[in-house]
Amino acid sequence: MSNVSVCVRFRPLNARESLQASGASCIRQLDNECVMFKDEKDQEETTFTFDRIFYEDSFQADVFDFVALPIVRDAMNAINGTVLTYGQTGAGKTHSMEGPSIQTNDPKLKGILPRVTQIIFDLIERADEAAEFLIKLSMVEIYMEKIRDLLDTKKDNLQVKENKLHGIFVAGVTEKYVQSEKEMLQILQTGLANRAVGQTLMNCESSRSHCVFLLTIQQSDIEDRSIKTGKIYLVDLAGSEKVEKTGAEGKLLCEAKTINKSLSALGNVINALTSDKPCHVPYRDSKLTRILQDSLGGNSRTALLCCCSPSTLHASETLSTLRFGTRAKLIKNKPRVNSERGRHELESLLQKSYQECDQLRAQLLMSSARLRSLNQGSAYIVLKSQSE
Ligand SMILES: Nc1ncnc2c1ncn2[C@@H]1O[C@H](COP(=O)(O)OP(=O)(O)OP(=O)(O)O)[C@@H](O)[C@H]1O
Repeated sequence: MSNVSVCVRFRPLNARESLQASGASCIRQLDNECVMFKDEKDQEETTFTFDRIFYEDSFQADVFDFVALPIVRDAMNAINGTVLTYGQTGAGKTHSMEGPSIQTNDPKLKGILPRVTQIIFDLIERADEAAEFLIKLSMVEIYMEKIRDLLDTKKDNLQVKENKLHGIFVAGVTEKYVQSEKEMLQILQTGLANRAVGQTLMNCESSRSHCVFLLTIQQSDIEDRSIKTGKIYLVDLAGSEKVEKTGAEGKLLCEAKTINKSLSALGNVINALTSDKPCHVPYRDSKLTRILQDSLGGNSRTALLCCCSPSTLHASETLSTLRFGTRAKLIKNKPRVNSERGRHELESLLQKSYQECDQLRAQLLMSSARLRSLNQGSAYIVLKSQSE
């Protein structure tokens, strides 16, 4: 499997698009991997190719299976992964990531996040008897270049730090230990209610921030005492938009400019990673790229879901989203090339030693959580074998 998969999802036309543009489409479906794009003013169509293209009639379950399921399976085997939804405001990022709501009663409409939650606990149920799990959840949003803790809104300017033991991390972020799917969904709902949304011409509940969910899955084998840890970042990006189309002014305009700046920082990082020549990778240009530094390219798995409107009304935004996805596609299987590569190789040797320390620390943590769970009926640990 390659390290980066790039998929595109076209949502159905909305009422405004059906009315104003008489339902005219800027795309022509070829197959599951190729789509033709044509703006009204273009003479010729352009072909775009991706790992998978989901058209207007696609199902949430199929999007999850292709985009996120391999990443969850890998995370259970200690390979970190990231799923990002990218696209203009109102293109279907939140619909794909969460569904109409995180706790929707319609199982068909469940988005990636509730499905990830479900599959993690299903996999735990089916795991080997000797396996014990510790599941941790953190949620932050990056709003106006400030990191806010969605699980404790008093923490509204968290800092990204780096050390040899943990790599890149958000210092002081709330980490909730979760023991069931139901509990996880409740926490997610509470956190999401704290997210900054605003009303734009394009979407009456537009996300004005990048929302980053971090799930940590720690698995210990009670027989051989080995521990493995996998992390999954799920990122619902704020809308990439042409400022004039959203009707933004004042504070909204300022928000839109900040969002565009950080999305272009993400684009620049992707460009640098795909460059043939050694070059500096500008991770530090935005909080978003800084947080994701360890999970773009490298050994981790990344899935980018580019969400688009098929309407001619939004042809230029759709084109820029398709181009963004095409740039990201070039990272595939490509070794990370940058001016700091030599240093990285040396550091990775050092990192191995630190990881051994981390394992010991994790074993200690797991033992103490298990003890607490047994003594006090604490909700800290998911015991695989409930009969214990
Ligand atoms: N695949 C889809 N099928 C049906 N409806 C969809 C689909 N994708 C999006 N929608 C609908 O389109 C509207 C906008 O979608 P959504 O809120 O997901 O956009 P967004 O990209 O997250 O926007 P923003 O960046 O402003 O948050 C919502 O009403 C949503 O239900």
